[in-house]
Amino acid sequence: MDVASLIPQMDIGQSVNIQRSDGRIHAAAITSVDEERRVVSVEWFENGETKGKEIDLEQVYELNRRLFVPKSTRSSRKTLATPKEKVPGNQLKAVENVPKQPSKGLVAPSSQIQPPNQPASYRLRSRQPNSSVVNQQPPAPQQSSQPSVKKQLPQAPPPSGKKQIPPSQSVAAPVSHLPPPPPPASSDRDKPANEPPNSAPNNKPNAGRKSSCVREVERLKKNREERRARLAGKIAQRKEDYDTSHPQWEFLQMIREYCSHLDLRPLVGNESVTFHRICVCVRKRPLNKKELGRKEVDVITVPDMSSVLVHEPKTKVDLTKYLENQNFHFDYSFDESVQNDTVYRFTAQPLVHTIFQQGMATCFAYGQTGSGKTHTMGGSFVGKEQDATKGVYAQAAADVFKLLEQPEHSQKKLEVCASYFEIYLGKVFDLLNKKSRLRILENAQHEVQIVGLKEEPVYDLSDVLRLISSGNSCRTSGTTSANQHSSRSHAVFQIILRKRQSGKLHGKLHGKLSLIDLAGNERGADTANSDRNTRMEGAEINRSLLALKECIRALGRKGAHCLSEEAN
Ligand SMILES: Nc1ncnc2c1ncn2[C@@H]1O[C@H](COP(=O)(O)OP(=O)(O)OP(=O)(O)O)[C@@H](O)[C@H]1O
Repeated sequence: MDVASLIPQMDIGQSVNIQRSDGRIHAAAITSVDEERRVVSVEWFENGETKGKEIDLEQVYELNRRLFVPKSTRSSRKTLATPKEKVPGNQLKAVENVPKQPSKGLVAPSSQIQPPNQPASYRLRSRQPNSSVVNQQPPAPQQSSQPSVKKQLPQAPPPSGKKQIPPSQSVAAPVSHLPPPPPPASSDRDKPANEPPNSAPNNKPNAGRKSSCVREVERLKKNREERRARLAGKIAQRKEDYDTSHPQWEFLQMIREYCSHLDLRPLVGNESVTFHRICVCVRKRPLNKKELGRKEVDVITVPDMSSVLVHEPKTKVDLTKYLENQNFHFDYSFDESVQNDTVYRFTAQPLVHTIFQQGMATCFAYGQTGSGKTHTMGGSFVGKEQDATKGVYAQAAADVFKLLEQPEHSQKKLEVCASYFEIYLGKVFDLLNKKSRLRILENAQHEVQIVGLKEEPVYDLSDVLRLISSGNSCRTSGTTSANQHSSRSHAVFQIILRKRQSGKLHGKLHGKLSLIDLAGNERGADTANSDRNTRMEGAEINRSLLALKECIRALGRKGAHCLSEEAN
């Protein structure tokens, strides 16, 4: 249907369906109607802000056909109201001439032109000449309650020189053909009854309708300003929450906001341990004093017991800051609050059972220099002193002695030995024998042997702690930019179970647990300011760690257990 042949019936504030440029269709409120340009302005609220646009009447018609009536309706009304159209001022004049007519009486006839209790709205048709407005307007409900006025109209003396309108030709007749009147707007409802309506002839109605339009726009503007003020308040509050002098406070805020939407359920320690043939875990350490002093940002979140989130701060070319969040999965993930004993329970403890079943098990601590491998394997540091009882070595040894006493193992006549050696710059040194150099050879069965490695028999935990302490004291250490006391060698602590054989120093091998604290892999930056020797160590460490990949593959075939540590 041609829209030109239709009359739109629209109010300011009325909801209409609109279609967005991306195809979405949703409701919006009419804020103005430009009859000449045949466009309608609409506003809607989206993502915390008010948006708006202008739409052609044709487009409005496509989605809101119910708001358009055919012109034929209009013309029929027009026809019926023609007499009034011819003499727009007559009725008022007639009313004015009614003697003792209360002011309320003025409302009745004028309401036939524009009901005073019309919504605070602009009607497209309202820009028609006053005469046609009369014809198109539905009567206000109170019109029917004003019969006396209507009856009096013909009795009023006709104005001189002008034809009197017969009562039968008043607006009453076409009313039944018009659409029902819109609900009255509260602003007009609240008006006192004797207030002159916005229906005075000539420019008064336009001024009244225009002001309602302006009122609506002002209301929207006020809402918008309030919203902006609230938003500004929130930003100010955020700036208070975060130390804005912090160079990275925006990233800190982004990370905190991102995490506030996560359902954080990190491992607490009472979860059950499941068996993995190869188990890869990650442990996050807290920021150290140096990092806190440099105001570094903690970019790692451990959301649950098997994954780690890395928040990578990024900056676009237009200097907008944003976060790239990446999720990594592991068999177990430990956050900075988790202690060594929990890490041990989920990683190395299951391996202790393996060696009693004649297995060979290995547990590696792998990670960047300063990430906490020695802290985990050897024990936590109190100042410069290491508490070996809290490390994986000692906890595994303690469990071995416990299991030895259990009936199913006590019958096996097993003895426990320990060895401790380091691999430094490709050479092997015995940490339990004054750091003597050892050779690695292959025997006739193609088994790699460390020739001359000292195996000390141990009978309780204190024996083991003594060995660990003496071995640590001669392990090669140095300094990197990331760790003041950096281990520069791979340390291997072995707990060996052998069958006791009379007359032999070492009985037949039953099982072996190798606990390895690898040297930390290093970036060039970690050793850039170091001497030549430290840089050579770094290169060798990295080279050997690459070779480790092959070892892990080989061990994977036998059943290895790998503990991975991730740098913060
Ligand atoms: N989970 C943790 N909780 C508290 N402090 C930790 C933790 N992990 C590591 N640290 C501290 O971080 C520092 C470096 O740890 P550690 O020496 O174990 O690192 P590393 O990985 O062995 O480094 P490198 O490869 O250079 O030897 C130590 O002071 C240690 O106490």
